[in-house]
Amino acid sequence: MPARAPPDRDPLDAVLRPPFDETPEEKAYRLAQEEEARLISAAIDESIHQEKVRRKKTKIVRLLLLGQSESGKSTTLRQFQRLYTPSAFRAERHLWRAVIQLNLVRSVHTILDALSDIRRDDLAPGLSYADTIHHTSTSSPYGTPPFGSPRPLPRIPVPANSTDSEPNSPRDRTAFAPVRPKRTSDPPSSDEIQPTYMSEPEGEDDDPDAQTALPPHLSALRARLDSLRKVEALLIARLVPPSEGEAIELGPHPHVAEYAGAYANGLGYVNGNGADAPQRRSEIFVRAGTAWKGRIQRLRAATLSPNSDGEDEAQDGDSDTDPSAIAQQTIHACGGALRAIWADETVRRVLRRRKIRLEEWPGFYLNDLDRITSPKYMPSDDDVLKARLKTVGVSEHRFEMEAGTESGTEWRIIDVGGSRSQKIFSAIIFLAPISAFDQTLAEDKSVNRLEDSVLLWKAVCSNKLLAKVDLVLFLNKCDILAAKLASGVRLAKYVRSFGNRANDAETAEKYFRSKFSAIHREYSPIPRKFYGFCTSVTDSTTTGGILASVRDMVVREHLRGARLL
Ligand SMILES: Nc1nc2c(ncn2[C@@H]2O[C@H](COP(=O)(O)OP(=O)(O)OP(=O)(O)O)[C@@H](O)[C@H]2O)c(=O)[nH]1
Ligand SMILES: [Mg+2]
Repeated sequence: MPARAPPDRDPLDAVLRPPFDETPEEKAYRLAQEEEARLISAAIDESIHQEKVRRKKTKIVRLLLLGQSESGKSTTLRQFQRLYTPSAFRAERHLWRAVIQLNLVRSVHTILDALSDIRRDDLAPGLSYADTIHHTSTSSPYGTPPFGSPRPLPRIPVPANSTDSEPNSPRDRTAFAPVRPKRTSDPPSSDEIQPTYMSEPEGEDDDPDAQTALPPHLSALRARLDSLRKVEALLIARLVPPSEGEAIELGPHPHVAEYAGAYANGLGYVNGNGADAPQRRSEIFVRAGTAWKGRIQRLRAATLSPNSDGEDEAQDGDSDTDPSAIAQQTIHACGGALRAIWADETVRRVLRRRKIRLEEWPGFYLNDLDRITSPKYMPSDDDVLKARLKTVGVSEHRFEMEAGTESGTEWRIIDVGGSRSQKIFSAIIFLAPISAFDQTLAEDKSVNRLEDSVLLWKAVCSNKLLAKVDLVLFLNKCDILAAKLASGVRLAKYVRSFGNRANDAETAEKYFRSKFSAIHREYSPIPRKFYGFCTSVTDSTTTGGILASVRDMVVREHLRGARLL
């Protein structure tokens, strides 16, 4: 088709031309309108321009959190949120209540499970806390032998030439390898304390390991607390629906995995097992990201009373249908029984004898029962930081720094659940939970957790793709390390190269710091600064200062070179 000739006049001209019979007033009005439109258009252009400038100026800092499972990555992320986006952190507190309820209920079920297989000797006055530590082949709940009969413990790598001397070079793989803890089958050494069994009344079975009936007061408490099994089922079923493919998969619970393996798959109580049946405890995990929060938010919003604007974070949803509100009612009703069972001497003895040190497990709230069982309970900041919810996958969290010289800087913090990344970042925070020197990995019982951290640290330090990335090391869970050493656990027993140094937290932290620093120095492809901190990331007072230092350091480096942009 031939192209048309262009029109000989502007087709818009007729439309835009002022009317021929325009009065002076109309003209003045039209000009004023045009001027106003021009000003609006100029303002829009200016704001687009400003936005472009701002975007150009916006600095993006990418920070990767790395470390083995349970090292504290998600907790560090929560600390960042608490410090730099406090209002968003606050607004989400109620979302964490369901997680805390699950954590609490899970601790209670661990106790009930332990009571389901009570032995005669459990009822006798027995060992002290430190005694049990010296007896155990690993004081970790990860290495808990099955109830009653000691089982051979998993193999833990033994250094080929472990000595008490200082390592010559961190390249020596054995130099910093924790030693295999003593097996239950090993003969006791003379400095170990033997348990003294009470003599049994004549004529009775004198096997202290024989199963026996639960004392009546504990039977009553157990019956009273049985309703918490329904709470757990309810929270899991409502908060992590399988149909959505999120947050539903239940892996083995690391702290009870040793004895859980023997039991049927799935949550036993859902299938109607009696209270006496040992339960398989699984650990709940969420896919990285915030989808699970959205789901709780929706569930709660759907049950809030019509008069509510839904903004009140402390307000419960409908107490008949909001799962977390129902859970809170039940937990409140069980408050007395919860306090009684946790304070009970026999229960404590049973836990000690099973080497179940609940206080050291993540998501431990039994020492806060007064608060947590109150009907109007809302989590505090510390409660949120202590909550345990395993992450699977990778998620990126964005923050815009609210104040300070780097206000406007966008931070993207990547939380990786147990995997590694090759991407280039401004900085990496690597978390090594140094309290775990006597524990093994949940996913591989033959690997000592400290050794796993050391190997991962070596891999990160030596990775060429990450050569220009600043590495920040958090030697984490120092509070648990201090408690463990103070309770009598000897570090040198697990890390032979620690030798006869003083068995206190300060010396241990210094020792670990120097070892990790030596690896950093030795393995970095090109020299770079070492930033190492001893942390307890659940502790807001100390972590605030440390994160501020990290932030300053990252921003300084960020401003220093375009390579970090
Ligand atoms: N006492 C103490 N507890 C800590 C510390 N750091 C983390 N925790 C707790 O340990 C548990 C595990 O921490 P998370 O942050 O979930 O661990 P993670 O590295 O994200 O683990 P994955 O998601 O499995 O990869 C949580 O219950 C935390 O509250 C610490 O320094 N001291
Ligand atoms: Mg996590």
